[in-house]
Amino acid sequence: MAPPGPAGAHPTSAEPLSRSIFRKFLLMLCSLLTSLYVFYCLAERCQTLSGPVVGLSGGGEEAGTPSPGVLAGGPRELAVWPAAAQRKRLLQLQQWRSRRPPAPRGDGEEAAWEEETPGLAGAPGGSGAGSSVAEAPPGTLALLLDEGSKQLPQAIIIGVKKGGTRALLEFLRVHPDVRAVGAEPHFFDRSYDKGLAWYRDLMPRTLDGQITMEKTPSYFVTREAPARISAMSKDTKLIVVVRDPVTRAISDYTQTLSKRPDIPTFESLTFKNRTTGVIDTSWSAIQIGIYAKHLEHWLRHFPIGQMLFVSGERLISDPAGELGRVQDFLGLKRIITDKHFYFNKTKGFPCLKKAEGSSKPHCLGKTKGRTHPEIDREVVQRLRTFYRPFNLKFYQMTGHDFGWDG
Ligand SMILES: Nc1ncnc2c1ncn2[C@@H]1O[C@H](COP(=O)(O)OS(=O)(=O)O)[C@@H](OP(=O)(O)O)[C@H]1O
Repeated sequence: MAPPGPAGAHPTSAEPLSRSIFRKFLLMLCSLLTSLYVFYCLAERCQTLSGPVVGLSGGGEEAGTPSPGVLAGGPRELAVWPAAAQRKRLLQLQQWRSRRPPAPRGDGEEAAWEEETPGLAGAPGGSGAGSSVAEAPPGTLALLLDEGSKQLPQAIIIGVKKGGTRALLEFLRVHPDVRAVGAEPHFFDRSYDKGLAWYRDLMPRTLDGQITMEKTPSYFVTREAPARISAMSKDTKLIVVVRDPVTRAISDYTQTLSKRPDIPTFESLTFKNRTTGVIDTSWSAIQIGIYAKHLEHWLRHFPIGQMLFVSGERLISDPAGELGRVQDFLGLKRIITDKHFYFNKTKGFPCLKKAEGSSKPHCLGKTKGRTHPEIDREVVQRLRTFYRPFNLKFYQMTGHDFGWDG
């Protein structure tokens, strides 16, 4: 029963009824909102509502270039989610995901790409590993998992081992229209039987206009790789980073030596018989550097115009110049310029002022740019003589003198 009204008032029977309806309505609204919130949380989305999400810096963004590392508020952005914001968030999510180091490998080849070397002298804007993007809340990940789609790569860095392939890929990843898988997939040499669906699944998600890339330097010397890549798509663009084959062989040896310090000397491995001076071309460190021979196999499946040869030496002396050529070849806007690099004196190599997905300087890790052992000058000379005809042939085939022969 409704309580009596205050003295002097004229209570109507409609008043308590409307209050009860109002209460019921309020109750229903509350439970509706609660269920909506629970549902939202079950879909892993509530974290992005309360916590910060990886956002964009206030200014300085050009042509969709993300400036990660700055945190921005969430709810308003979630409510109004235009395509451009969606695209940028996806980019950042991908950066966060692709910067995670891949699973370690046990075969002595590039184990994993490394994080920036902390504490390097001359690094502008401080140093140190890690990235604020890596702190993106897991809810963001879930929110964006269904954005974009995984594509087979349109461009592949196929070689050469120790040519500077990691440097090229890391530099290219700065470009907002390049998405690349961090680890080497080794699909066309080791995992071909797993099928293209497996391969595609390794790729990062991309949006329209973005290029999917990967790098596996052993493809260049894998007999089956040209036919297999052509079968995937004969339009695949191929990039080869080449380096003086003598230095490359020493670099290759240095890597093996770092894993197995008990191997014979470079000098003894170079020759079948040191007295006769016959070079052991079956030693992979030597064999990989016969670029002209390997290239012949590729030219049976791809026109030379579909291949770009990047100078490993120039990638060090003029990274922006080489990156300009690569961007042109890939049909990308020239966004990566000399403004993106600085020379790190301690490392002795060019480094990125800002790595992809980070606002911090980024040098390649300690397995890139190792000190090589001193090799007998006579042996080096002998190798130079050995490689010269192959190099000249290679210059002829590519129409580019790489300057390894004086
Ligand atoms: N910017 C920058 N920083 C560090 N290192 C650089 C850079 N640019 C090119 N290089 C050279 O890259 C060489 C390693 O080549 P790869 O990345 O192709 O090696 S691998 O095949 O993936 O193992 C590596 O060889 P080593 O000097 O023998 O270690 C470097 O000389």
